[in-house]
Amino acid sequence: MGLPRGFLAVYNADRNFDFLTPLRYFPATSAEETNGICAHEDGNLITFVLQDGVGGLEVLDGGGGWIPADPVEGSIIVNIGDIVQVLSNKRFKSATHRVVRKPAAHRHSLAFFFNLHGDKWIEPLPEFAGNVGEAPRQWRSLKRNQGRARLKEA
Ligand SMILES: O=C(O)CCC(=O)C(=O)O
Ligand SMILES: [Fe+2]
Repeated sequence: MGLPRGFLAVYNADRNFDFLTPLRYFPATSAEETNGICAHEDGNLITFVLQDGVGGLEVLDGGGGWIPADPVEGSIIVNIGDIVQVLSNKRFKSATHRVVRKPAAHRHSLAFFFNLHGDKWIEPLPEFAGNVGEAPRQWRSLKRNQGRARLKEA
């Protein structure tokens, strides 16, 4: 992010709100909706995802199309969440993504959510909004537990 090394570990030193979740997606059938998880943005700082070889995770591109995040053995997907979007004054966009189930295959993934304490104060960092010539602030300040709706409307 162009910030001093270790910035996020200091900004967000409380590890009590992180969680790690194993996910299993059943095979798609012709009789039902094929979405495993519908389009969303993660409301946290950063999510790390390990996925098996089945595939199905997709990221929305600027033109409204979906780009498959095809499995690459030994890799971890790093997903930017809403809070990094606010801290960076939208220089880093919270990625819209979804999971589409595949026919005839169970998919497994492991997602680690790097989260923030609900009372943590969030606002664009001066590194992204405070300097002459920088983009004006796109978000007002808020506490984490004031929710995503406030982030969006700001
Ligand atoms: O299973 C995946 O690959 C992604 C899961 C996800 O987007 C989420 O749990 O927020
Ligand atoms: Fe997600």
